[in-house]
Amino acid sequence: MANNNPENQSARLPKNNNNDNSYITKSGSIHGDAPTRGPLTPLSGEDRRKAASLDLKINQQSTTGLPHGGKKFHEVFQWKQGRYADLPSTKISEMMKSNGLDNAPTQSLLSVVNGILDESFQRKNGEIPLRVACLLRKVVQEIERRISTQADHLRTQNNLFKIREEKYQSRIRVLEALAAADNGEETKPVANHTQQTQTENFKVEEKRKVENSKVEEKRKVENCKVEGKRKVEKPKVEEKRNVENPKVEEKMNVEKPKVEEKLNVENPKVEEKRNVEEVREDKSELEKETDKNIKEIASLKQELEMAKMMHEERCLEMEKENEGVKAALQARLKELESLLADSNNRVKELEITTESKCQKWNMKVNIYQSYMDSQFSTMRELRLTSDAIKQELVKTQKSYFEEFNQLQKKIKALADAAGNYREVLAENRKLFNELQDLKGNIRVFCRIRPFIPGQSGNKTIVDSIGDNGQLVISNPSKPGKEGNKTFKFNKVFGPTANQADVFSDIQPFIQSVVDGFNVCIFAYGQTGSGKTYTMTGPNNATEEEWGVNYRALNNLFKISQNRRTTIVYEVGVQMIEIYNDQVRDLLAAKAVPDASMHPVLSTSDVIDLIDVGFKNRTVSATAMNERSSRSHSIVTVHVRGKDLKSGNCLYGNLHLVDLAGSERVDRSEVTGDRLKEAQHINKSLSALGDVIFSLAQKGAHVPYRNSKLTQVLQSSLGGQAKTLMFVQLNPDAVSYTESLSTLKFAERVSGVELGAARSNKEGKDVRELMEQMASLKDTIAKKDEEIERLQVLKDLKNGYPGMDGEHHRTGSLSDRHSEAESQQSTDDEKSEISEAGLSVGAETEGSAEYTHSPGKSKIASKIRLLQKPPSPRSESPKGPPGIKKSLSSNSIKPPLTRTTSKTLK
Ligand SMILES: Nc1ncnc2c1ncn2[C@@H]1O[C@H](COP(=O)(O)OP(=O)(O)OP(=O)(O)O)[C@@H](O)[C@H]1O
Repeated sequence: MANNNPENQSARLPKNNNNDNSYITKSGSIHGDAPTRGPLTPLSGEDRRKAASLDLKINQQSTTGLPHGGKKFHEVFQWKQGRYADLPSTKISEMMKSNGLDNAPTQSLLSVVNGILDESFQRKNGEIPLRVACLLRKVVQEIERRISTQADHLRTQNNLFKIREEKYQSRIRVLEALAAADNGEETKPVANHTQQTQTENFKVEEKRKVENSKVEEKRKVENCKVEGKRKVEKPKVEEKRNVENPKVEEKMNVEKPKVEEKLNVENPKVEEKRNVEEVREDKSELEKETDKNIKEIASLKQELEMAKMMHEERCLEMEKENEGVKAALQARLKELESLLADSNNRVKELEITTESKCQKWNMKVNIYQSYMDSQFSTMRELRLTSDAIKQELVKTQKSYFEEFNQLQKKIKALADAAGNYREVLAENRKLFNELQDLKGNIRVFCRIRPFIPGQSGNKTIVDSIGDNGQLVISNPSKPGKEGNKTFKFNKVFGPTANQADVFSDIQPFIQSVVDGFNVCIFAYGQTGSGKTYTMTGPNNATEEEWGVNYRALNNLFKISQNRRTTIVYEVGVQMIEIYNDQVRDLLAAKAVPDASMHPVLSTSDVIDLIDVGFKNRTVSATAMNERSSRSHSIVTVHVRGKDLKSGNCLYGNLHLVDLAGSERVDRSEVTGDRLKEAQHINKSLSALGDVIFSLAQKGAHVPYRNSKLTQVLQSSLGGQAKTLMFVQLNPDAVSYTESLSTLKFAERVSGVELGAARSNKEGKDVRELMEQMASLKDTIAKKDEEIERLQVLKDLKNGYPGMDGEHHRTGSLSDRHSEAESQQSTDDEKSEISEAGLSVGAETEGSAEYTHSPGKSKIASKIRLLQKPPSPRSESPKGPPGIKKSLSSNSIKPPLTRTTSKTLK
């Protein structure tokens, strides 16, 4: 059937229903290459309108399209059947544009629809590419168009048939009426025939209706089957329809002229009968044909209905899918919108940041630019300066060479001067020690300790302390100036003086040790007066509280360090105690003179050693001082210095002596072992006094051997040594008697002049000489003793009976005790006599008792007569006369002794 019928062209307009799933680009063209995976943009109303107009254009084109479109369609779709998704969009759009669908057989179109749907089902995901969907819609529209065209055509045919039928009926009625009018009998059979025909017609009509309803039912029942068989049957039906439709039409077209011809040929009047029969036959035939056509139309309608239903179902499915896709796309769109918003924000932030960076950068650029400018200008200046400097340098070089030459000359002169430096140093040392000598080789410092917590009373005996070493003490039992006594020492340290103050005055002695002199520093005083505090410091002393021991060694190391370029020093330490006249090495279990020597390199070494020594020291409690030391402790430091240039050696030693308490035995309330300890202490202190006063008398014999203490200190007590005594005072009024006794002894010592000290510079030779001297001294001492004995015997013969030689051995310390005891008397004479008597008592091993006899007094008087004039330093007008007398007791020197003494000097 021709499709270029203008009537049918209007039917070609696309039905733009709402389920249209077409997708279109903004440019308006159908997007054949729409992505198959990604989401598609649903068409808006505007887009749909554009698509419709496009379809219209396509359809319009198709009406004037290519005559070979059918062939082309067949080529494309038959060949690609089953792979619609893979069809290139160009081909599809070409097909649609080129009017290919118009000429394609309906069966092919249906198979394309089925193929696309099958492929969609097979792919499971249900997605149909846009271009294929467009094609599908196009094909379906084509099918719809054809069906509707056919339906219209059939309706037209039917109407034509009905019109003809009515026409024939009216003719039949006319013929029947004519026949009835002419021959009543003849018309009867015609009328009967007509009635019969009408009855039959009615029956046929009813039968048709029944059959129609049956067919309808059957259709409903078989709908499901049809659905399954659709794929197979539909093409057949379509084919059949396509085959039959032309036949029917052909038949109708063929028969129509025949009928018309028959009708035209028959003569209404002559051939009416014949015509009636023919008409009857034609009518029945036509009726049959009509029934048949109606049936066909019905079946076609059914098929159309089915196809519509399927199409609608498919449209619904696609609509659902579309909604799903739409929802997903909307979600995606929202997501993308939020991403876009984020991106926009970020872009804004970045823009802001970039802008601020740009500004900063510009600022930096400006700064750098200005900096560069300034640098360039500075560089220019520098260049100018550099040139100036170069010129200056040349000038300076010249002057430098001149100065250098002069300097060389000066250096030469300095080198010559440096050669004399050592000599100058030696001279300095010599001058220093000469100064010390001028100050006196035995010096006495008095230190008054403060009241300590827990001490009862707090009534002090100290009246005043003068700057010049003057100390005034007051007698608590004699208030007022009458009871005051004045003493003069090299220095008096009051209770507020600290350890550093005290050491500052000792330091020169330490320097003497390093210069090769022997030095002895000892602390003397009653128990608890602060001897250990001064020599060592309190328990667990801090550096500030360090006593003389630590400070002396610390200073010694400092001096040796300062001199390391010229003299190398070695330092060794010994530590002993003398307890009950027994010597004990506190650092090792060996006896003197082989007390262990411990080399030390630093103050910390010394601290460690002294700590060990103190742990070993014998300490026992007494009523006077709970921490009373009942032994003498002696730290001896040996220093050997080697002059790096001359190779000569210097030897010096330092004795640091913390003497045991000097309290009176009767006051310390001790008995038994403690009494024995006290007696030993008193004896050794007496021996020390004897040695000092013997030295003061410059006697040939110095009784070093009378105690272990003096033996040990021998090298540091004598003409070659420097001696410093700390007189420690307890300011408590309770200890007045002890303090007075101590002060008197100290003042006497202070008055002793030992003569110039001598350095041990000569090394080994000096030691040997010293040893020789010691033996000579011993020999002289023995001779002295003999002379004394002879003298005494001579005196006895001259009228002083009752005195034996033993009693002539006097001890200064005994004097001290006698002095202390004589405080009860104000009579100086009496005191002197008693002192002389006590010295005898002192010899009787600790007995404090003595018998006053006129014989002893006479001896004392004789001794006084023999006393040599006191040295200026010992002349203390305010000092007690007992001191002078005591000294006089040791001043009896035979001419040999004096000579020897001078010789030794
Ligand atoms: N200058 C001082 N400043 C403060 N406290 C002191 C001073 N001198 C001594 N002391 C204190 O007085 C007490 C007695 O001192 P220390 O033990 O030194 O006396 P000592 O004469 O050595 O006694 P002993 O003969 O029994 O050994 C100690 O507690 C000591 O710390």
